[in-house]
Amino acid sequence: MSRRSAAAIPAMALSGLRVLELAGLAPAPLCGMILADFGACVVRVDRAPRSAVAVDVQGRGKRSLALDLKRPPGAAALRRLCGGADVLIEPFRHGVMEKLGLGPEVLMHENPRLIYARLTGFGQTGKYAKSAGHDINYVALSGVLSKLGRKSENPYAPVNLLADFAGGGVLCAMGILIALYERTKSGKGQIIDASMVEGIAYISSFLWKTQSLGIWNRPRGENLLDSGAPFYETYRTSDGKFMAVGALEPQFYEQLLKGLGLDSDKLPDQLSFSDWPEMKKMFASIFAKKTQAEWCHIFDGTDACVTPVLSFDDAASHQHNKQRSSFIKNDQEEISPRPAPLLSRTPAVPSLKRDPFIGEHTEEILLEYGFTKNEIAQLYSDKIIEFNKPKANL
Ligand SMILES: C[C@H](CCC[C@@H](C)[C@H]1CC[C@H]2[C@@H]3[C@H](O)C[C@@H]4C[C@H](O)CC[C@]4(C)[C@H]3C[C@H](O)[C@]12C)C(=O)SCCNC(=O)CCNC(=O)[C@H](O)C(C)(C)COP(=O)(O)OP(=O)(O)OC[C@H]1O[C@@H](n2cnc3c(N)ncnc32)[C@H](O)[C@@H]1OP(=O)(O)O
Repeated sequence: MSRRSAAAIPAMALSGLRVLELAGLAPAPLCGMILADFGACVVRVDRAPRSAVAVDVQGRGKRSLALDLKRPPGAAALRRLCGGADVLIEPFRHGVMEKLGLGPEVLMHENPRLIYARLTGFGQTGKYAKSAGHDINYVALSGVLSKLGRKSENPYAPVNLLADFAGGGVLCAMGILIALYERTKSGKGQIIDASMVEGIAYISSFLWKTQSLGIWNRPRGENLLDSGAPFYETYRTSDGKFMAVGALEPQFYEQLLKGLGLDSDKLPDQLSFSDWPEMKKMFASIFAKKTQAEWCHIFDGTDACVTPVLSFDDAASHQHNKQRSSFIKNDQEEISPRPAPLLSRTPAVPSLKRDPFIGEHTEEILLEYGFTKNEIAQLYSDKIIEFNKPKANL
């Protein structure tokens, strides 16, 4: 039986959903993994001939079909696959699919119920639609990058979390689910133009909509939530670790001061901007006197909004996260976050198997989508598809 056939895990919310994900870098793989975690039958269409480097590290719960789309029988095979699929996720810059003869007008003509999700940096139209780019470029163009960074330093992109994943993979998955819901009423698919620039801009609606509230009037890195405030900051502890402080509201700020052994009557007002730099120095010198564990002992169980900054290892073994089973281990002993959010009746049941090898499931997928053994043999001898069976561990 396939690792994620509809019959295998009937309870999951997306079981029975057939998704084709054309292999891409980071955002589309997350999108596909989310759908797979919640039960969809996700096929990753990898390149044939196989490239030496596998780029998808988010292959959990997927199967892999290696197919050469550049040659007409390969493109024709994808057209057939799309005829039996609910969702196609494509991660190429605008024009690539059209050049392959696999644009939405072709595929949706053949399958009008298809949700055709196009996950790109700059979207399908506009001056940059055909330009290369990466997360940092998309965050920059959304306006958000200009807000990120410490005082007097250059803007700073927090890894590739914002555009690739929050504004890209996650929002694209949301678009797919919205389109699927709409399809239950109209019976029709639609094209999703998921631009990461717009995705991250949308995610940052709070930033846009709070511009007039006066909390962003100061330069980057000197405001309430961008590391300007002493009570919304990280501090180094005596053992070289860090604590995170998010004591915004006065009643929580009061508890922070109590934990630090400070008397609010002897301190400037919490919102006295001009005193923030000095307050930060004071907090920093106090935090530097104890270890992270000692600070946890003081603040755990209070409402001071003070938590340890955990390494990945420490996060996975932290008592709170363990109590909620927030991290899982696969059969390769690799630890990763459990799918979120938790659904009460039909939670995600993530696969605990290793990620698929490129081309590992080529034959079984083609059979499942209605190709005959003879057709598969022909595609194989023409080098349109590839097989990659894992070697038995003798
Ligand atoms: C910051 C991030 C990027 C993070 C990348 C990391 C995830 C990985 C980078 C390094 C990796 C590690 C490293 O390799 C070492 C290890 C290797 C090991 O195997 C695994 C572990 C590693 C540690 C490994 C781990 C990770 O993989 C890395 C750390 C981003 O910002 S990603 C977001 C990028 N932007 C987008 O996705 C937006 C939309 N896409 C684009 O704009 C373009 O695709 C892009 C990204 C600019 C690339 O442009 P490119 O010219 O290369 O492609 P396209 O124009 O889109 O065209 C695609 C062409 O490919 C042909 N094609 C596609 N499928 C097939 C097929 N099945 N058969 C045949 N041909 C195919 C298609 O026809 C196009 O051909 P043409 O160019 O001729 O039209």
